[in-house]
Amino acid sequence: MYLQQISFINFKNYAEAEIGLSKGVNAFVGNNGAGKTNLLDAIHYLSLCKSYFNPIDSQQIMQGADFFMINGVFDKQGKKEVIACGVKRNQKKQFKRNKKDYQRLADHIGLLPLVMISPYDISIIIEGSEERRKFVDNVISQTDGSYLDELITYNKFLANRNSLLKQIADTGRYDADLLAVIDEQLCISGTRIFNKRRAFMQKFTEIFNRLYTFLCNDAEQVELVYESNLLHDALDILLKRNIDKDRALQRTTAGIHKDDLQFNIHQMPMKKFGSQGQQKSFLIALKLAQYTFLMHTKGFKPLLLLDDIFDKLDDDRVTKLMQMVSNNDFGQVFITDTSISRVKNIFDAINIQIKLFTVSEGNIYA
Ligand SMILES: Nc1ncnc2c1ncn2[C@@H]1O[C@H](COP(=O)(O)OP(=O)(O)OP(=O)(O)O)[C@@H](O)[C@H]1O
Repeated sequence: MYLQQISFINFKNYAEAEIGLSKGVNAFVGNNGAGKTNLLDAIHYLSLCKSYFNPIDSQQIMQGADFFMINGVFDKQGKKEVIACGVKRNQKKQFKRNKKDYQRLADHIGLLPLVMISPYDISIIIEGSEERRKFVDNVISQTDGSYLDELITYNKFLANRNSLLKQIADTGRYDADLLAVIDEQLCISGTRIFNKRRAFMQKFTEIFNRLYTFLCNDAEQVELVYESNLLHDALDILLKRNIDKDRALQRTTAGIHKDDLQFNIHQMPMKKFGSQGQQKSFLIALKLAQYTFLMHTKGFKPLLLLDDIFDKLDDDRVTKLMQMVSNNDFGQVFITDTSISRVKNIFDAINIQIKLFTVSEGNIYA
């Protein structure tokens, strides 16, 4: 799958732009603040109905304008897909596929899969467990239509259970029957999610290990470990065992909402002991594993968006990474950087032809 052409009006710092793209590597070069990331974000918006960076739609509209529009023409295994989206201030966003409105935006998600790697993703490594759960949930939900609904159900029962625990503490009345009903529902959806996450992590870890070993030339030993209370005990047992603690704290202390991923380098936490370059390499391997997992499950190649990827990586890793993403395992790639000579040197050295664009103050030049 690839994006042939994209145009937008009033999107962030672009009043109007239209470009034709290469099936292979497309590089966007320009100074800080020129609009390179915004351009990648427009592609992300077309694919996933939202900005990668900012959930507030009205803030994507160019300052002083009342709407933005993005249009994209994709080639999906030989079939043309024309996607148009428009956002007006204070109105619901509109998405059309081949001129037909979507009933539900959720129906569009997964049609044109995409993986973005941006400097902001370092939060997956350095922030709390919620960021890592979000990463896992995001990958699974792009390939499993019922996963997100299951998560919503679990979170609803979890909220019910927590408010019942609070009510018990406030009133002193212990409604064991109601708690048992909620626990049963929580166990059903929690166990389903756990099984999906565990199956996913088994496949994902294998892909990740292979990619990291390649990227770092087998010089570093890293580990990606799925942590869940449910790996040791079934959820119903955990809920029963923890009930006194849960009543005292007025919240549910075990369950899939506590899952995490452990990232280690040489058996120490990556967050504390990894250098910035090692953390970045780890992150890139995670995202490329996401790409590979999506490709295997979908049966075609997603788009790969690499924002400001070269910073903090040594020359060897940059070369390996660019060699990897421009070979046949990857499809269309978008790269941004501030230095035209760096981009030219990297791709000349590995003998890969790219389509180069310069970006300046909201204008794109081929
Ligand atoms: N809604 C908006 N209206 C107008 N301009 C906007 C809007 N949102 C963001 N911008 C502008 O877009 C510019 C940032 O663009 P972008 O992040 O794409 O830059 P970049 O080329 O990726 O820069 P860097 O190399 O620093 O990452 C900023 O100047 C910002 O003020």
